[in-house]
Amino acid sequence: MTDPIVCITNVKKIYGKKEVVKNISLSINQGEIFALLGHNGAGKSTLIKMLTGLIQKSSGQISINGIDVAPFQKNAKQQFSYLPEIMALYPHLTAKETLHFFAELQNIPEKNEDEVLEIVGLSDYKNQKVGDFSKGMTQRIGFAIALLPKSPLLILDEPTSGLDPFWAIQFKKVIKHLNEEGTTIVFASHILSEVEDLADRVGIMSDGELVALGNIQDLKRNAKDEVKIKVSFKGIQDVAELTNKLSYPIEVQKDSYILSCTYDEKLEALKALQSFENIKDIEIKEVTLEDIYHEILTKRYAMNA
Ligand SMILES: Nc1ncnc2c1ncn2[C@@H]1O[C@H](COP(=O)(O)OP(=O)(O)OP(=O)(O)O)[C@@H](O)[C@H]1O
Repeated sequence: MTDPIVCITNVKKIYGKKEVVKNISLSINQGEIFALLGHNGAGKSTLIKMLTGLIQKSSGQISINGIDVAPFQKNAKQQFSYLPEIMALYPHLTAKETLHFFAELQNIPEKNEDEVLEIVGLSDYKNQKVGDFSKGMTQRIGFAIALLPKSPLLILDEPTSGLDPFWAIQFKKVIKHLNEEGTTIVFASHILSEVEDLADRVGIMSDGELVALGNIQDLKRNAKDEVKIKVSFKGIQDVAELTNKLSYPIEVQKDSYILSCTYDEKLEALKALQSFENIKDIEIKEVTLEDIYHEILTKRYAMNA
């Protein structure tokens, strides 16, 4: 078991009379990729802004590497690098000047500037003013700024928003690569396939609360009907024979049957199917993060209705 790099304990944020983050506690381990999911206004960015010390929490504790995080705490700021949801840049500076500005602020060697420009594919645009950049290019320069210090903890708020598919894939590759080299990643996202691809663990927020937390595989194991096996047969298959030999719920479709089982029953179900010599095709669909997200939030809305 690795030590947590981030500890969030009973954290709240209240704006006026509205509690937008409600008593959240969670730890993020060294070396993991942790994703925060949730609908618009769920409180993800607010939690991330408190984690980065950009805004003051109303109560609770946050520490990174054992150092308390709060606005204007230089020690805490040195522990991580942050890509905000919206980048505020000086529009009259070029890409190279922008990076140099941020590098100088943090005493970062100049060689890192060219390296990160290369990573985000902006080397050919280094002399262009960032004010003239497209949305995606602005996001890429923001990512380059976050990569400059080579921090052991990267906090990214919707890192691929505004990117075209090519650059979204490139960003994911960079994130995976950095993680393989030991960087801990915390990111918020709306893109469930991206989260499923990248994250070891997810936290799902709804109306300021953390309504689910866990390893994606465990969340899948807890979901109902984790695995659906679609089977089609050559010729006509007797339904009674099928239900006799298979002890799983079976749904009859036009030219196929859908078996529902748990993740742990999958192999057993496939073995049982082997006894049918007239199988034409088998398709397996495992529950996705999207299914889990939908199930959790639907249950929650039904509870609050
Ligand atoms: N400065 C502020 N003053 C008042 N309310 C705020 C402020 N910042 C955020 N909120 C409110 O807090 C709630 C959570 O907002 P937040 O931006 O954290 O959500 P989010 O999950 O990041 O949403 P999105 O996915 O749309 O970015 C929203 O109801 C928002 O209106």
